Amino acid sequence: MQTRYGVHFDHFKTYTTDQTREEFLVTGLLRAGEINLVYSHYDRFIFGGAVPTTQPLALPNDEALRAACFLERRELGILNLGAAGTVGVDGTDYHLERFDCLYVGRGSREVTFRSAHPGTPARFYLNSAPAHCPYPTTKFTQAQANRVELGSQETANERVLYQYIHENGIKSCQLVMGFTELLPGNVWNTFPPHTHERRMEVYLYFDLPEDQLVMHFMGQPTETRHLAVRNEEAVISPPWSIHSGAGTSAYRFVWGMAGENQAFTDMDAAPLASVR
Ligand SMILES: O=C[C@H](O)[C@@H](O)CC(=O)C(=O)O
Ligand SMILES: [Zn+2]
Repeated sequence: MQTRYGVHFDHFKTYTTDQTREEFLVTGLLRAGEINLVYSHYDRFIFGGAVPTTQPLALPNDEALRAACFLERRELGILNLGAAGTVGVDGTDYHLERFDCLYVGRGSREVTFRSAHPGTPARFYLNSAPAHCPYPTTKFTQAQANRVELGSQETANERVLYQYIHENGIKSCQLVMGFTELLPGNVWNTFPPHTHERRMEVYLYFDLPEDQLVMHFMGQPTETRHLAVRNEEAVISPPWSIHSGAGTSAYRFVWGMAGENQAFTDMDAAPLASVR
């Protein structure tokens, strides 16, 4: 498990492209036959990928957690971005098709990942946050997710959000999780941009053609920087940062948050007149 520490916005102003990528960009999470995890010190959020092929993969109890098991003090959200697969939780199997989501509550001891067909594996994307109590392990299909339509074709930001783990969906302690899909011909996500001082957020861009990229914008609204992001790469957003991108094609991205509250609408829109 990699570790990423926090950065102050005054220090961030001095960052080069390489420093910005080293601290905030995460690559190689979804590799065939591997589980890869990153521990961010923003809200102690762990995110990663599990792509089982011929062998099942088990959620490791990383030494850095000093825990009896990974979920001793944590909760976990899993979104399947690939073909069908199964997540086993303490002996119970949950079958996850593409875009099914499983929430696993605190205290679950064994979590395993399997693909239905090793040649076309499941691609499980994982988000985890510290949890103060157990909520029931729960699966939602895409049809059960809350659908939110935002933006318009005229401003190239027409998109649909699917909210799975949130205040009015799957119950959790901290975790808020779902994904956003741009309609064909639209390229801008999360525009106009916002910050949420009470929560950090991680984006994982996916379904972006391999030869295309997303220019992801971060930083305080008056001091923006950008990252060139490829398919299945993630960006960590500190609570002081906007997190918005424009792609060279349409794409999807998973968003996951944790922090002081779970109120999706507790965000401060960056007034466009002030963005620099
Ligand atoms: O705090 C909320 C997150 O940034 C995303 O859900 C926003 C998003 O998917 C979008 O506007 O496209
Ligand atoms: Zn946000």
